[in-house]
Amino acid sequence: MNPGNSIEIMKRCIPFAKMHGCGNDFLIMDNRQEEWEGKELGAIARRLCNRETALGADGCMWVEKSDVADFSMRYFNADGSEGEMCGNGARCIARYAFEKGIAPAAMRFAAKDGLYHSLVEGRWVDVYFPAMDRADFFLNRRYEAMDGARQYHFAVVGVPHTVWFVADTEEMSDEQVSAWGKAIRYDHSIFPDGVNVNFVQIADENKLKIRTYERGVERETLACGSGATASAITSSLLGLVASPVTVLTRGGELRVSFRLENNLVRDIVLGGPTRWVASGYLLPEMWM
Ligand SMILES: N[C@H](CCC[C@H](N)C(=O)O)C(=O)O
Repeated sequence: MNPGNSIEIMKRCIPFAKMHGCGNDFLIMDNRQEEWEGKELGAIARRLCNRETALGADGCMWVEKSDVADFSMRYFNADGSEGEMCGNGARCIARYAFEKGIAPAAMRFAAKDGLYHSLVEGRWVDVYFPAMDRADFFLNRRYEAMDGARQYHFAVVGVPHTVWFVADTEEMSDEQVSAWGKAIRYDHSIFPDGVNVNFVQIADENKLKIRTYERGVERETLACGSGATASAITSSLLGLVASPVTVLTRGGELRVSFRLENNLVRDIVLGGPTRWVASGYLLPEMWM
């Protein structure tokens, strides 16, 4: 291909959108026509997410056809690993699907781990998680660290999460979040699949402050939606907060609501703002 021939190049370009939810940012591509069929999506995500040599993002998502929902969402972390679900990613892809005419404002989409609902109201997007059992939350676990024992809580809310209460999230240095996050995330004796690490401060009875080290991005991100959800429900099961819970992330405010009913955690909703940053075209050399 002659690089000077822009028409030839344009024919082979693929559109993308860049969006973020509270600073957790994503590249979104449409694969309903299967243009991406046969391509190594993990390797492509890894390349595109590089903030120095490509567009940069915490993850990449592809909208795919679904027989059971308005569309299906495939999510890949910045390191190329495929995640079952991503809360902020889901909020962004729902708005993308609505604005592109792929789904109505009240929609249903399939993630790797099951069906989700979403409601788009302008920039604000809610994602409805499937009900969970109280027993899905493993509370008050003991972790033997080199400098003594610590308590943590574990739950799979879309993806695996641990919750660690701290007195003040702002007092933690970036190095601490990263070093503790990494040590826990890679402790395969306890978390064979790896885990996301949420450091959580109870701000008041309806408010948490949170910092998250994300598996697959392998650093602290500005916000993690499923982490905020896991942390809010965990805090409520421990009697520390009540729904609705405002979760202050480094990149903005998320809202988590749910209902505790007998053994169930129902009507789990993660809401927050989204931003459409850019739309454009990927050049073929980004995936060839
Ligand atoms: N940022 C995401 C979580 C991505 C999942 C990923 N870190 C994994 O564990 O595979 C969220 O808003 O829920």
